[in-house]
Amino acid sequence: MSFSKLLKSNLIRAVTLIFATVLGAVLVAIGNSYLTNIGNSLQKQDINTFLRYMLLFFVVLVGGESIEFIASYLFAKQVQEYLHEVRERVTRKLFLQKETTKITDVQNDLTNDLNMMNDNFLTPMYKIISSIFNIVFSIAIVFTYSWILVVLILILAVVMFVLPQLISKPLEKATVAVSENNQAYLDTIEKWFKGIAILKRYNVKSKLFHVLAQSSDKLEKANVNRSKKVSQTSIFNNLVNGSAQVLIIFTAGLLIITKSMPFGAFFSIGNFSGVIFTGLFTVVSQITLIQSSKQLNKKITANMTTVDTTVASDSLADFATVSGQNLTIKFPNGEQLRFPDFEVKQGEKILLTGESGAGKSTLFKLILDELTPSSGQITFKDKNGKFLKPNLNQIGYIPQDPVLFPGTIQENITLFNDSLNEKAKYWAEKVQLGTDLTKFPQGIKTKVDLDKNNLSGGQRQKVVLARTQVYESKLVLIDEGTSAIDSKNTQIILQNLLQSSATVIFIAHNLTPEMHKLFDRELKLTKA
Ligand SMILES: Nc1ncnc2c1ncn2[C@@H]1O[C@H](COP(=O)(O)OP(=O)(O)OP(=O)(O)O)[C@@H](O)[C@H]1O
Repeated sequence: MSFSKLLKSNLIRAVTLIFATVLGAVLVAIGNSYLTNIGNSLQKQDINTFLRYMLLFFVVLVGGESIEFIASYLFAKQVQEYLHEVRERVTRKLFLQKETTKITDVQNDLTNDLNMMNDNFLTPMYKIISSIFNIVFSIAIVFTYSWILVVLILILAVVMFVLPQLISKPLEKATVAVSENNQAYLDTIEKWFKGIAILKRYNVKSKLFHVLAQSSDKLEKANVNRSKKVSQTSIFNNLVNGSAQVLIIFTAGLLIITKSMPFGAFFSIGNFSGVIFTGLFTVVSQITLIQSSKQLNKKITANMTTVDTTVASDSLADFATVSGQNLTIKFPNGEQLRFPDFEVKQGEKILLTGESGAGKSTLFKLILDELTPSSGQITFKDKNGKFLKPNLNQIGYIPQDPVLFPGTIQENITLFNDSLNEKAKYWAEKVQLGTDLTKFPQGIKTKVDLDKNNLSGGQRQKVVLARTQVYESKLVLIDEGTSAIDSKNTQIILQNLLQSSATVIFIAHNLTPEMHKLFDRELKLTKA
């Protein structure tokens, strides 16, 4: 995320808002300069000049501030459009990247982190720029009064910049802590509220409240700590700012007493020193905020990087064999799985068995390249024995928990590709979903309600089974895809699925001997 990209996202609006910011600053500076004439007319008790400059002062100052307000509105609009663009890029990256991402991480990436970046990076950058314009135009006019004052302002500005740097690190740490604790809180909410119905049934109130309170408490402490650091930084900056203003007004007084400046200049200098030092104070405090968001910005920029999808891949349709050699995987908790060497030929129907925890699902994830083996490899070869690098997205994979989307049953089978609607109807029958559909008034057009779970476990499995068939994948990996379907229907579904020319590897427990016979062979895993 960068400020220049924000501006470039709508160049015309960016130019308009910068122009408005400059014009606003110029008008405010000119308005303040009229205070000198007002002061001088007061000294001379010249009511006409006094009234004339009061009117000018009012019109120019109010005009300048209104234009600044319009500029800040344009800026807010620009930011919201840019954040929308960032959200789109992050979503695209999450879609394309190989690693799967936790839902709560995505929620945090797309909401809280972006809001924090707006508050701690984009808006501060704008405040800095508009303050710099105010400072520059005010200093330019102060210069017409006295160079001594300008030199003093510059010296004080350096002091104001250097001192707060010393206390910016703790604020940076505190900002990162807020993001981390927010993520942890979202994570806790997701993990525990997923099973809220079970917790209610068993009345697990105190544990739920305890874990949520614990996580919320950490988030609260992180936020409070950050506010404390912000306040400490502000108090310190305010102290320096106030002292600098007093020193400038004091010097202006001395210059008037020594007749180096007209009496009325005292009023203008008072306002200019307010604008300049409040501006400098804003610059310094906003720089501190920007520094505090550096790590967060790095994370967001990484989330926006384009994933390289140009890796040359062959079509999965060309594979003749898929095999595993010397495959092992070691998990971070130290658990190690060792797989027997295997070779599956195109078109074969394999029943993958083995006791719970033997590594059946893990083997699928290795074939899908969702997990990387610690040793050995999975290889695909074509009919001439040439190694292939197939597009693994073309594998029809059914995980243990069928994943459905908010759409109709038909859309869940076709995955929103209307040209497959006829095939969806055909395969809905073949996976024995037909009778289930007659119970829904809208049949295959029934909306899947993910909140109310209007489809049974078995019906959900039938939907995803039909999905792999509709896409005619050459390699289908099914992980306990019929575990929630009764034995009679499982027999028919298997017969229909295994008639296709695709290679099928099917993980199942408790199949009847008749069902076993439908497969070409069994590949059995044993625990090491
Ligand atoms: N990400 C992981 N981190 C740590 N251990 C893991 C991870 N994934 C799997 N395992 C471990 O690997 C072993 C094999 O798991 P896997 O899910 O492949 O078994 P399975 O044969 O499919 O079992 P089941 O029949 O019960 O589904 C288990 O002991 C599991 O705890």
